[in-house]
Amino acid sequence: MDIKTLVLALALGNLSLCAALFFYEQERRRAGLAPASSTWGMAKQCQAVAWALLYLRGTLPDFLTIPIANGVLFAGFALDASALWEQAGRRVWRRYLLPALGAACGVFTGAWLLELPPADRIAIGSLVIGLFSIAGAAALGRGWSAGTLLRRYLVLSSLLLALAVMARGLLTLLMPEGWGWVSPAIVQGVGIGALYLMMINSAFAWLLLGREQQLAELARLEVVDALTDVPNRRGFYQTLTPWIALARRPGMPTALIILNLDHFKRVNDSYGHPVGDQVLKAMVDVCKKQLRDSDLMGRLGGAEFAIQLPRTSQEDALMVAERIRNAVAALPVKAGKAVINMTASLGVTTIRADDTTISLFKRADEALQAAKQAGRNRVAEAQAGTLPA
Ligand SMILES: Nc1nc2c(ncn2[C@@H]2O[C@H](COP(=O)(O)OP(=O)(O)OP(=O)(O)O)[C@@H](O)[C@H]2O)c(=O)[nH]1
Repeated sequence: MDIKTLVLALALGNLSLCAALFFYEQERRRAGLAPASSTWGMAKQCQAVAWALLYLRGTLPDFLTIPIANGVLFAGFALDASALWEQAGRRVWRRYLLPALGAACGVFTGAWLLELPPADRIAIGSLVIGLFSIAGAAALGRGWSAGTLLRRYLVLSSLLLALAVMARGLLTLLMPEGWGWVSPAIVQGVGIGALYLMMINSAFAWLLLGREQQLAELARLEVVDALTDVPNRRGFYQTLTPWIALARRPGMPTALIILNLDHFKRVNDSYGHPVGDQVLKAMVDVCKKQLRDSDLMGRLGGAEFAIQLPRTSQEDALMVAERIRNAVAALPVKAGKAVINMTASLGVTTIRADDTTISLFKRADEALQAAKQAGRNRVAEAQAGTLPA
């Protein structure tokens, strides 16, 4: 394939990615979801326009097909790197990549205005694209040790392609006549071929990493409550299991508190479900402030929460429960214009040697019901039974 055809393939390839992204975003909008990645979309648009301009070299005026086309191409690669940094949760690109893009465009345009030989411009362009790609690979490589094989492959292949592009620029500058059988045409072909593979790599990275993120989020939501961001019933049971096993050993008491907000239904009925949600979130924050780092709060469902307190006796757990009850009653929740006073009822017990999850929660729940029946806004402890062996 000659170079001109490869450049056309790059323009059409990026255009096709833009079209695919457009239809994907339409579907998301129709489903009421936020846009997936506008930065990545802008990167592909810039690259499609830039390659189209480069393809039209000789047909359009030089200022369009040399400084403008390359500037837009650099922007495309800077935005590619930015999208990866955004995906990594760091929006530093504004601080580093945009000034770098400005400098790159300035140097390239300067070289064109000074009428430096094309080899100098190729070297500058290749270095700029290579460095932006390395910046993107650095974002992908964050958390390498915990990263998936897919992520590691993408890091290594991106680095390799970036090096190939940069090598092309340097060889064009330093060995314009080629070296042995490595003719200038081969060097150029390898450089443009690497750019083509970069386009494919970037599309797969976006697609597969997005899917990987979605799967990780689904796995997280199996054990975490989406509203309050604390473990849900399943997640809470999972973390409690080792403590049930440990409670069979002497001197290792673990306490369990079950908390239920009083008359929470009235909040929903009077102020609406969204305000009810806000109250639930605020309550979790209030309770967490009363806990140690080793304690864990989970949401069992509705307005019912559980708290595990490792290495805590029943007496100490009763004190903690009382502290939580006070804190909930003392802090009205502000939701919009409403100020809502809440109270909570709490049941307290400790894990016993012969406990299963069912017997433990049954006992804690009986204590909670006793607190509700005694008038709410109070703490009740489970009836004494067998002590840990
Ligand atoms: N806003 C909101 N409400 C929820 C959610 N999940 C469950 N609920 C509501 O929480 C309420 C739970 O009420 P209950 O705990 O059964 O009873 P209560 O009104 O709090 O009264 P007592 O427990 O008897 O003091 C129900 O009205 C549910 O519809 C949620 O995620 N958000």
